[in-house]
Amino acid sequence: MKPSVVLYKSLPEDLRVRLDAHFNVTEINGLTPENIAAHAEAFRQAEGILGSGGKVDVEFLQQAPKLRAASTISVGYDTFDVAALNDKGIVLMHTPTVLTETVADTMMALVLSSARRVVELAERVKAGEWQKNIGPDWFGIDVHHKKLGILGMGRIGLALAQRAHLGFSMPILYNARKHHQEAEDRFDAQYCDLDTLLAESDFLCISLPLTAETHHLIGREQLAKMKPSAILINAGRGPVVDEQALVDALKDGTIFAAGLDVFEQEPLPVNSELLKLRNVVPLPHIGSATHETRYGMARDAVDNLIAALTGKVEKNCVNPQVLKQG
Ligand SMILES: NC(=O)c1ccc[n+]([C@@H]2O[C@H](COP(=O)([O-])OP(=O)(O)OC[C@H]3O[C@@H](n4cnc5c(N)ncnc54)[C@H](O)[C@@H]3O)[C@@H](O)[C@H]2O)c1
Ligand SMILES: O=C(O)[C@H](O)CO
Repeated sequence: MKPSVVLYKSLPEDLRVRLDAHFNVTEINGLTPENIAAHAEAFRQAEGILGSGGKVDVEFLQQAPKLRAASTISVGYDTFDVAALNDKGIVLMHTPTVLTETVADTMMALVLSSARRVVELAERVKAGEWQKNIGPDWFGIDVHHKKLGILGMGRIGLALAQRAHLGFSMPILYNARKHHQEAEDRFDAQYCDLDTLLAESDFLCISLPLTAETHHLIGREQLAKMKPSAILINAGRGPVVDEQALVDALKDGTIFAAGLDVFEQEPLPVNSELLKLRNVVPLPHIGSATHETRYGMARDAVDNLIAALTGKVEKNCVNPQVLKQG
């Protein structure tokens, strides 16, 4: 008999056919408490789950006693309680690599649009404000040759360093848990401590995962160490930055601007103060949101679940130690 799985995000048709060939699939629209309660029997029987968003914590795991594998259509896995999964011997699979270049493109788009005020000025042109030759109040700041600081030099940080260094002649500074030899060799990236990164970066680009350590890593004190001309880019996770402290820093000129793909609460509430600020470029968490990349992520997530439930995991596993226990 085919193992039962719960799919909580819809898939392109060909990938759904592939999933159905291996598993008995129950599809639901999101891993919400209501959906979990409404499909309690499907969760009781599920050996695998596949989707993105929604919390997989101790309480959820009590509803899914047969679970052996979880496959998330994302590289970030901060919504999973990995320690609880480890305790129960449940394999967690994710989708690194396939989205790296696309997310780095998004970060570069945020760098350019916030420095050159692309969104704000386009809105002013559309509003009919371009009536005469523009003056300095419409000017932005240069990107090329400025210092780009990367907080979290992993896969995405490296791809951003490539774009910034080779494409825009930007010196690269970075901070991470350890030195990144490839970034140093290929893009002359200089490792530094967080305070130096804050003080010297013209662009502080965050590509960190959300963990207990990185939660509010950038707060009022850290923002105060940045240059008044600096721009903060966050495409890691919203809660890495204390959002109220950021609003205040953007309002009082502590920093020049921000380009944000991620927020403390998503979707960003319509009454968020960030939306009232001209020096903010807010995006709806679209780091990886191209047709090609989202398809690739879904494909990898399907393959990951098949590998995990057939005992053939070779890559994309968050907690490979669980495999050794089996
Ligand atoms: N905006 C989006 O749509 C989007 C898309 C993909 C990924 N992301 C986010 O980007 C993150 C990074 O993805 P990746 O593939 O580059 O991951 P990665 O694991 O390759 O890189 C993460 C880097 O962060 C560093 N790091 C972790 N904790 C740190 C700390 N406390 N201090 C300093 N450095 C620390 C690691 O050393 C590593 O260099 C994901 O976890 C996810 O949250 C967002
Ligand atoms: O982590 C990721 O892959 C992106 O943020 C999409 O959720």
